[in-house]
Amino acid sequence: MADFSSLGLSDWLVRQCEQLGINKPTPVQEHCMPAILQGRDCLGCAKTGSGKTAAFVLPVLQKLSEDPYGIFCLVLTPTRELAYQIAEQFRVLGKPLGLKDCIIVGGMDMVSQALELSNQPHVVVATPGRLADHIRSSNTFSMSKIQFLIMDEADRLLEQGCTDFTKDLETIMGILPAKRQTLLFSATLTDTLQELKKIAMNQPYFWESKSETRTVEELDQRYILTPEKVKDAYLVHLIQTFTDQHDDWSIIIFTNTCKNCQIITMMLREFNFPTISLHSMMKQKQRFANLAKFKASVYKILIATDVAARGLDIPTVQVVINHNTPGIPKIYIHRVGRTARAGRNGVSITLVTQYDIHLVHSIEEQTQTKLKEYPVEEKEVLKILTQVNVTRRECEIKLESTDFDEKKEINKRKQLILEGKDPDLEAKRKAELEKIKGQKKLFKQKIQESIQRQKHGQLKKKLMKRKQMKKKKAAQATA
Ligand SMILES: Nc1ncnc2c1ncn2[C@@H]1O[C@H](COP(=O)(O)OP(=O)(O)OP(=O)(O)O)[C@@H](O)[C@H]1O
Repeated sequence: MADFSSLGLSDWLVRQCEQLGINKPTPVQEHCMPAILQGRDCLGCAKTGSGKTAAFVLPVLQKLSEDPYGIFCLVLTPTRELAYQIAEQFRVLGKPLGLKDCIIVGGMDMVSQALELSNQPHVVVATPGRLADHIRSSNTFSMSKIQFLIMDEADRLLEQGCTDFTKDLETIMGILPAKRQTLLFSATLTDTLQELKKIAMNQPYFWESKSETRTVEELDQRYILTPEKVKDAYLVHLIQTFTDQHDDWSIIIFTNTCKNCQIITMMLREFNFPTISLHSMMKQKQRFANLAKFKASVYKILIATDVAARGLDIPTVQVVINHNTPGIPKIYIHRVGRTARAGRNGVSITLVTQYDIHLVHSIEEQTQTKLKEYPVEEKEVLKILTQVNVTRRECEIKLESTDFDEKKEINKRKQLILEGKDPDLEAKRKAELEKIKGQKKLFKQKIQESIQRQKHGQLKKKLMKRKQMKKKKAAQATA
């Protein structure tokens, strides 16, 4: 296996790596770093926790040390927490350079960010929305000479999911030079490959880790089949068991909505578990503070929405629990990838209701891994069922008495106004769309029913015919 020096990395960077316990390159680093150092664009696809961040940070630092100027490199990433994590890697590895970095994310003070941008930092790490806002509102900085554009979690940046970055990316691309190196990384690049190649146009070097599975071998992937009403009792039972047995383990629990995240946090606190939450309805400062406390193991249990599904690197996380089964296999891959990182072991447990079984099948198909059942003492779960459900109901009532739902509505309206839309008009449009969707669904249902009836009729006819034939044959035989 190659070492960092033989890949072309300078001695000072090799020393920096050694100080952080990074002694041997991982495969994604071994393959992508030489291509990046040669000046090529790069698309790197490797499993979660395989060291993709250092695969782009190290060559950028090397090139920066040869010809230092600001703004040299722009890194785009989908979440604010991830932006801070990437900037931290640049800062730690680039310490001997006196690296100046700048983090541009939403929810933080825009004026101080503008000031930092105008101070020509070497590296800017940003979420697309806030950086695009700065580009639209100020002319105190220029990115026309950047050498590197990096898109981490590149497939997410190009997806048109609940947060659509398209417009912001167009704004950003508009101010970047055509002559640059573009590096795109993710654990799940392949389905957006064609679009990505339009961004990394300079005959990109493409590397994908060859493996039969899309999740890491060190991850023990489990499921528990449960009725919806017993889910929380299973959750409490699991956490009780894990915390009783391993006092150094941290656990992440993924939920589908901010409200559910809040309720589960409140509920687990009622059971005295050291729980903290992370979701997009929290103030940004609170989000950072909670994540810092979880990272420092002040709180051992983090309840999060998919805002924490990608990229976060927290070595103490031994268990990931999916309180809901993710509808998209890719989200499953990123969620469970928060454990079993960098060669460590980990376990993921997905709570599955009878309505989610088809989702598990598509997860298994995509990951090429069979999920195994997690053994649980059901008697123990049933013992706490009533207490858990009563506690949840109490927490729901408590939350309803706060302005949580109202805040959600205000946040939505604010977002629409920021996007230049009229919230009332949008609400009307949404209602109309829902109506049309409902009608379409009804229409589809009717067609399905009539097809079923037709099929049933045809089958009946066939059976009748067969019966008659049989009778005829029998009659002929006796004659
Ligand atoms: N060569 C190496 N040897 C040992 N550890 C490494 C090496 N390179 C990186 N690491 C460590 O591995 C961990 C995971 O790395 P990183 O966060 O870059 O993973 P990733 O591939 O970006 O994962 P994800 O897809 O989840 O974002 C980090 O703690 C990092 O410091």
